[in-house]
Amino acid sequence: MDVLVVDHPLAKDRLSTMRDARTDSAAFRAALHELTVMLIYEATREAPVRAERIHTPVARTQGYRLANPPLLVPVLRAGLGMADQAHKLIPDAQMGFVGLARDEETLQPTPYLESLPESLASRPVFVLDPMLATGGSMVYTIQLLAERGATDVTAICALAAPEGLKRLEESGLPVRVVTASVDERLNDSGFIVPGLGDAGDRQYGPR
Ligand SMILES: O=P(O)(O)OC[C@H]1O[C@H](OP(=O)(O)OP(=O)(O)O)[C@H](O)[C@@H]1O
Ligand SMILES: O=c1cc[nH]c(=O)[nH]1
Ligand SMILES: [Mg+2]
Repeated sequence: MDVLVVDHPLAKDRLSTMRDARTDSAAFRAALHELTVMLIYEATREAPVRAERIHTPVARTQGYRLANPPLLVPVLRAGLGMADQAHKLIPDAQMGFVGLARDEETLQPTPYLESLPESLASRPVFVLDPMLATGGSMVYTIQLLAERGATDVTAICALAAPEGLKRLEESGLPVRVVTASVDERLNDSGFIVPGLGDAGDRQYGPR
């Protein structure tokens, strides 16, 4: 499985703001917005483009547009904090939604929302979720996408745990990962260490 770690100094800076327990909700959301821009920028580096003729004020030249904009799929709640920024960078993208809440005891994802196009064959998909911990939520989401024919999925995460990456790889699902960090491990409660805490709670308050 292809894992791209975006370890640019500016990505490290925003991630450090998110990790810091003193960062309040507004500053956390702002840092996630800015980090999302960097992650999407790197995730689209190899994206195919189509050429079009354009006129500058001075001359005719070749312009380029994304040939096949991805479907953006934020995983609620925490992934909502990435959706607007991703959409600003790729304004032609369509958006689907998945809502999952991880059970604190079993660590299993409980689905509560699914709003996705019927067919995803030959469409790239970007799943937006800041946290890849056990990988249960991401595997669940990509299974939904694969059932609709998706074969080209990118998981865009602020943080990933080695356990989640392993689970994703072992799932055999068609996915690559773009993340700002692969952290050390999960703790006994399934939280990423050192991590940043609960990404949903830190943006929106406790559930
Ligand atoms: O890899 P996993 O072990 O499945 O954990 C990761 C999931 O946990 C968080 O969501 P959470 O269930 O806390 O919901 P929230 O975004 O509403 O807070 C996070 O945003 C992921 O979706
Ligand atoms: O560390 C973690 C693990 C899962 N979900 C979070 O929001 N944080
Ligand atoms: Mg949460």
